[in-house]
Amino acid sequence: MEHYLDDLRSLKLEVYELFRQHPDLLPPVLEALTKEQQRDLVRKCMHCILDAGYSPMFFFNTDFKKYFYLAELLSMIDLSTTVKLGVQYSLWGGSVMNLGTERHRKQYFEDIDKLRLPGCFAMTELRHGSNVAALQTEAVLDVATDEWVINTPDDGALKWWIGNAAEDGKMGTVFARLKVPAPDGSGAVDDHGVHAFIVPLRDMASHELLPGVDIRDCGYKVGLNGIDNGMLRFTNVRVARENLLDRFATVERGGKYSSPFTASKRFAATLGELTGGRVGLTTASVGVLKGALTIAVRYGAQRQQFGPPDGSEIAVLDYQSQQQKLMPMLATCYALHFTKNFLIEQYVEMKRTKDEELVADVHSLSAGLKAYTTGYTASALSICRECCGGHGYAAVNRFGALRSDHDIFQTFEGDNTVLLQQVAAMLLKRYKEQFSGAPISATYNYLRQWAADTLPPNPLVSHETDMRHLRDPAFLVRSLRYRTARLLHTAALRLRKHTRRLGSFHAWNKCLPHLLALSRAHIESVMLDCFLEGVNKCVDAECRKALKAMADLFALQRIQSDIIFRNDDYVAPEKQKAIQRLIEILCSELRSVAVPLVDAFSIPDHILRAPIGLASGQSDPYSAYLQSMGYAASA
Ligand SMILES: Cc1cc2nc3c(=O)[nH]c(=O)nc-3n(C[C@H](O)[C@H](O)[C@H](O)COP(=O)(O)OP(=O)(O)OC[C@H]3O[C@@H](n4cnc5c(N)ncnc54)[C@H](O)[C@@H]3O)c2cc1C
Repeated sequence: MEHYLDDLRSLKLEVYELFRQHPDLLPPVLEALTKEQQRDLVRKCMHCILDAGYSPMFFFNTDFKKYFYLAELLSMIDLSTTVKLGVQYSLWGGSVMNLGTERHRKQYFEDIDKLRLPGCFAMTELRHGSNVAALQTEAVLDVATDEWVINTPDDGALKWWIGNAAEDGKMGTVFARLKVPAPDGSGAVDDHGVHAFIVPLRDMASHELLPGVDIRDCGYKVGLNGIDNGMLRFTNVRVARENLLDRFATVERGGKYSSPFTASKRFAATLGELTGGRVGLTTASVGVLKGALTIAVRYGAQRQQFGPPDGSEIAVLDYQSQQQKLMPMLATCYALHFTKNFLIEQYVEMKRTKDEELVADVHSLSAGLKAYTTGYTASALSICRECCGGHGYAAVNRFGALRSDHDIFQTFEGDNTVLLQQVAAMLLKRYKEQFSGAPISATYNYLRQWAADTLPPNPLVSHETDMRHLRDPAFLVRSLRYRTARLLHTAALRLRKHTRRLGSFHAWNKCLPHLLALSRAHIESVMLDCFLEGVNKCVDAECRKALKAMADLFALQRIQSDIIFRNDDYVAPEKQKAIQRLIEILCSELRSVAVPLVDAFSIPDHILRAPIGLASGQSDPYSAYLQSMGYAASA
């Protein structure tokens, strides 16, 4: 199975081998390190990767798949390193490469790649994170000197949480309101909204802060203490006019502003170029989920508690309760694996073709999948910890650090609740388009059938309980699509009704839970499609059987747990019961192959590190654990 899952397996083996040679970079207990030690560790990890000849900037700019794969690999090595890499290459580097033009790329590529120019992505302010359009930092053109003058007008506009700022950053992409003299010569200033500027922060040689730049450390955080997040204040900081990242808007000498886009399209195009960061976070989050499941499943298979009065104790994974926590999670992890691969393929295709439809699709899918994956993994980490009982709480078994470090994945690079709304907005747009007869891209093609899909189900089908029917991909796919189509149709109707009375903003707010459910439903529809494609492409009969069982479990669990299917009589009570029984059967069927299924993630012991979850500990689960606590295992 592992060969089927990993088409970049050689990169994985190389990177993991690299870290095997540097055991000092794999501390057993991250929490035991101060933030200074964690930051130092991150720097060493970054250099280890670069010194081995990898070029993350080249990957991010050209060999995209490798970049995202690297993010997944690094996630079980150290999440602060994964994020620091993301800040340097996808945020700082990505903003220069994608929001700038050729001269920016030429000037900065090498130095960013080689880490000679560590940089920041300074968007968020104290008062505004999600609402980027409301940022208040200013960049006013001084026509006399042909320079931008950057200022933080008040404390609310302090740049906040800026990764790489507190200690390492030499420069940053600073998001500020672009202001130029009004062309009518009245002396007024035109505010063209938020744009991105390259701003030097520290002297290249002495590393001293430059005049007008004040930076403070954001201090200890709940996790990710290897990242030097900082707050920045600018007081009359002057940078050349050319430091505007001017792919989407230019300013001539004298202050003439021009952009081929309307203000809202330009803003959307600017934010759209940041999609790569979300894809990276998604892949890293899938990596964490794979790691957590590897620990929990292996531990559950060997940990024994209780048993029949006349027999020996049984493994905790043999309890139905444990199976029903972990097997659907394993199935979801595989679904996410195939879906993030699909997202990466779409991303690569988007970069190749620059097709506008695809840009919109990838933007929406990356937003939705980032939100779904990171939210799912955050909850899964707690369940996996719980499934490992008290020993799951030992820091050495890693759940604590993974949970603390991963938690913020739900918030940065777009708060999950905000991102899911972008998916809902896209679905509603597509829904309207189908009435106008406009072409609709492949990902959303199934919405064309909304009319058929929202029809009351055939009563014969809603009562059908035969196992073959319940495991028929046609039934599973159609059910999840029905749910999305139904939620979409009803959301559109509700929005129309409330907008008349309340206006669009309040109508949207009133329908928000409905819209979030719609987005999640859509993402799960896409996940099932990707999973089934993964099943179909698998040639090994045994693997295919296990994959199909997981795909069925993934879909059936969604049908069983969402009340919409019952409310609509899409699933009659006896069918609901049959689905519940089938879920139990699939969970116990998968239990027998659960260990090989997590082994297929092929995370070697020196990377996984959790003593209770090691592959090598399967015959004697406690010996590595005892050793990690300083006890030699007794003979
Ligand atoms: C460790 C860390 C590293 C970071 N690194 C960087 C960095 O390098 N550069 C950078 O620029 N930023 C960075 N950030 C900032 C991060 O991107 C923001 O925190 C994030 O965008 C969310 O913004 P916020 O904190 O203002 O949350 P808010 O937007 O204030 O959200 C607060 C709550 O309100 C809800 N909410 C907000 N708007 C809506 C809405 N429209 N509908 C429904 N609910 C809503 C949210 O769901 C959330 O629950 C970092 C943050 C952290 C913690």
